[in-house]
Amino acid sequence: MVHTAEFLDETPSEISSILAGGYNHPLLREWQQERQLTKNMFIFPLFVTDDPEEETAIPSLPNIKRFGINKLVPYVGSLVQKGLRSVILFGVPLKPGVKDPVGTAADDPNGPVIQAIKALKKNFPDLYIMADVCLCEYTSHGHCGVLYEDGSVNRDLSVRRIAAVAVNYAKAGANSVAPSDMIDGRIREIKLGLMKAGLAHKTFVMSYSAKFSGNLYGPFRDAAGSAPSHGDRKCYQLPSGGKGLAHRALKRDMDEGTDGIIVKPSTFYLDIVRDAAELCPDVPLCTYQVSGEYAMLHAAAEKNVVDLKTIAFESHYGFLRAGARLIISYFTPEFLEWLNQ
Ligand SMILES: NCc1[nH]cc(CCC(=O)O)c1CC(=O)O
Ligand SMILES: [Zn+2]
Ligand SMILES: [Zn+2]
Repeated sequence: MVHTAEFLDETPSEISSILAGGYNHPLLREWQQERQLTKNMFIFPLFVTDDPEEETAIPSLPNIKRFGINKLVPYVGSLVQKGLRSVILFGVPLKPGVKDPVGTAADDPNGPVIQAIKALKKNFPDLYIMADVCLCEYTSHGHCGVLYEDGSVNRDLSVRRIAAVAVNYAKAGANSVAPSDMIDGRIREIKLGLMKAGLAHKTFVMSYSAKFSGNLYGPFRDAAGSAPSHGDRKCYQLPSGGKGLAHRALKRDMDEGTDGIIVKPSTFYLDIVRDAAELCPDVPLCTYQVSGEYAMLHAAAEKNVVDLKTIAFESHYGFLRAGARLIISYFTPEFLEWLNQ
């Protein structure tokens, strides 16, 4: 009884200070984790070129290659066998002279994206095929929309052109279209276009709603050859300090009927991921670990600053904690292996 009395005298605050009992065993550490990574959360970016036999490594984007259609199918097949559920396609036209001011090549029926959609659909009927929708990979000026003569974005022409591209991807069989241009009003225009084409009921519109302009897209632009030839994207991608703009963009895209939302980049914008989870609780929330973030983790691992697998898990757990349900990740092939272990 003396013991009980002492115990009661001394303690409530000290009892609650001991947390280690909660995670001193590997199983407990798993129990402490609210949500686990699963293979169905991963969306893998694929760069597709218009030379069918191409297979080229991208020096600034470790382990990622650009594929022509004939090389893409077997590569994707090997990943489907490991449990890949979903890909997002980016077209990379390499043929000289194919780029023009309105990005005609984006939805060329013989161009890389439409060809890839059809080939993947045919070979892997269960794979969920998303197509990034933007003009920058296809325009001679490298901007994401159609421009006025003074170089500023012509919103009306841009959103009409972007909607037409999205509809053509859906017609080719894309399950989802993901506009990454960030030009005002394109979600509404895409939804209307899909409705007119009779495709709205089977096409998931995944909006890059909060996409920030910054220094993290360099390796992607190497891979896609999509750096703007003049100026930058600061008049249509959000300024990195623009929290309020991000909230307004999220709400606007929800009002325009988007089916899903992407916050991009990821690690440097986890507050926005969290805000999006709270502002848009009724749609799947995705974050994109972009090329620059991915390349930085690889660079740090090469310098032995971090261990690649450990840091990859740590970064992706951060996305889950912040509230993301889906992750566009260049680490997808690795996770398909790691999540078996
Ligand atoms: N608008 C096209 C687009 N879609 C996705 C990315 C970047 C993805 C990455 O860096 O991994 C970009 C490049 C950009 O906006 O410049
Ligand atoms: Zn673009
Ligand atoms: Zn706000």
